[in-house]
Amino acid sequence: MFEISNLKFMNILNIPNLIIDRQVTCIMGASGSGKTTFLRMLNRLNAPDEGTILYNGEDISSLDAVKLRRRVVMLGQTPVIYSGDIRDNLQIGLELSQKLAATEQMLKQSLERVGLNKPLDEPCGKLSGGEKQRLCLARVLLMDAETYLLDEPSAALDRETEHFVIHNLANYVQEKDKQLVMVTHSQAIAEHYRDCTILFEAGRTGGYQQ
Ligand SMILES: Nc1ncnc2c1ncn2[C@@H]1O[C@H](COP(=O)(O)OP(=O)(O)OP(=O)(O)O)[C@@H](O)[C@H]1O
Repeated sequence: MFEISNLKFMNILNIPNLIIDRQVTCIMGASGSGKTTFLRMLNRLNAPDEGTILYNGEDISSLDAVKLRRRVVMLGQTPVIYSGDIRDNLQIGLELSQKLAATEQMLKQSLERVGLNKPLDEPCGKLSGGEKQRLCLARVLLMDAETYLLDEPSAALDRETEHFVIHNLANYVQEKDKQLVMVTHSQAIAEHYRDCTILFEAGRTGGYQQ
């Protein structure tokens, strides 16, 4: 859960009060309304000029940023693919955060969650944009974080794949008692999660839509 008070950043964000306490939260709003800037603040990739952000009751500015980013993992808009095959690309997230390597079963399960039906030894060079995006999603799911911050996780996916991936993600966080905060432009997702949607307008928001 995030509790935001008096948050200001340049002339981009001005949020007097906001609580993000649903297990799945969608952030929507026009391009340039500050969604990504805000999401990056939730795990200290951006720092506000003023205001506080509490994460499960603790002021994030007083937490170790690296440790916080292991608990609150962010996946940006542009998929980052490393050299090697799918297995290497899945394991590297764990390696970089000094966590134990995943078993073959865990790797396969992470691909199933994002609907990526590819062998682990397939090189990544020829994957499509949507496949790369899902590979990156599978990589962050393996991190077993408490909270996932996803910036447009279905931007490169067709409608049917989007439905499969987003609902699988939502089920996963619900089953494991985690939290998911995702920025999306998808009308289909917004419609489905209408009660869990926060709308940004020019850096301001009134919280969850009623
Ligand atoms: N560090 C920064 N310094 C100055 N301007 C910034 C900074 N970060 C973001 N901006 C500007 O703030 C505005 C909001 O950007 P942001 O990426 O948060 O919007 P967004 O709502 O996520 O947009 P989109 O839906 O297109 O991804 C943009 O005009 C952007 O250029």
